[in-house]
Amino acid sequence: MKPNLEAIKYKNNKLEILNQLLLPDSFVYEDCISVEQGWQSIHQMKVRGAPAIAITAALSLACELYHLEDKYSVTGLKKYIFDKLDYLCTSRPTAVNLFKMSDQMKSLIENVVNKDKEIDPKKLKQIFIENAENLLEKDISDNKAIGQFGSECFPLNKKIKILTHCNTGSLATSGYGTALGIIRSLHSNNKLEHAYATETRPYNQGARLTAFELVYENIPSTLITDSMVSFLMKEKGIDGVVVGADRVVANGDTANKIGTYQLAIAAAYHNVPFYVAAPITSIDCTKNNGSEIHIEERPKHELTHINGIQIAAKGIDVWNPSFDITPAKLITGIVTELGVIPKNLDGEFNIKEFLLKKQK
Ligand SMILES: CSC[C@H]1O[C@H](OP(=O)(O)O)[C@H](O)[C@@H]1O
Repeated sequence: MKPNLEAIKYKNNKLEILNQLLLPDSFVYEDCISVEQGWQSIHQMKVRGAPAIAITAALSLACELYHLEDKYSVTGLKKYIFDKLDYLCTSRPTAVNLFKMSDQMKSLIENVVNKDKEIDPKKLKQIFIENAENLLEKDISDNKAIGQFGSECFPLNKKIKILTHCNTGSLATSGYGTALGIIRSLHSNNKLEHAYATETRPYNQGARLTAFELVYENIPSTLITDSMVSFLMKEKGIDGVVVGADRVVANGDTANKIGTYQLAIAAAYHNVPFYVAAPITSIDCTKNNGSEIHIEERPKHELTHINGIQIAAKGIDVWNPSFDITPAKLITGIVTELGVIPKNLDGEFNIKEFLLKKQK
């Protein structure tokens, strides 16, 4: 039995991350036992993917706290934790999971300290560590639920040809994946005819990471260029598109890897259902629509070079937004671990209402 593909390995207060910049050629894990190592791994995209970013950040701080000398008062330790969380939140701006994790951990610490004025600092550290550790298993169980709900979005009486973008699998989460989790579930439910993955320029998450996962698990699949999407839909009869999300906002507008918007337009033109797969940790109801989402722009060399080899003319200017915004009107449904968020009779998502109902 092949070992599970793990972007994040954590055991006995030691975090290791798979350096995804070296995939698919090399499979190298690196220690990530300090906040600085966590920040650098996220910022350099050694580890990436909305859920994996949040979990790496939390566990890097958990490791640092475990090794931190016991000289802090409760007040001092609380400030230490808050300052480190704030620093980790500067590593990448678009995926909301990181910021929600930080807010939830701050609230946890605040509530514990307010409830028990005499708490031992060692106990406070342990509470943070345990909650950070819980994120790993919760993410995997969320992804398996997303996979099942997503698989049920498609007709029972036929095998499905599905298209996905970027990487949303075990290499973007703590395991199984979100959109790629749906493909895994279709495959294990014997409902998948074929998966198509876009290469996802310029970071090539599709070619380097999703293709790696699909081949690793012998899932019938084909790699295409980003520019082939419309012709694929016309020629191959795609039954659905499933993509991940970095931030789904209150009206359903979704920030995801650059190129997602284009896929949604092509899907709308070809009447292909277009699903976003995202855990609740990727939903941000503090923002009303996609125009409020900060889109990360990344370095020029990511477009002009591949593996250090220049592929674009020197001196050319570059625009490199890492994400784009897909408007809710182009999205058929949002698949979460609590179920599929549907559109109402006006063709709109009411995410706050869905969450209120499901999280009662
Ligand atoms: C479940 S991963 C969600 C999301 O994150 C990826 O972005 P990046 O590789 O830049 O971290 C991509 O947008 C995925 O869809």
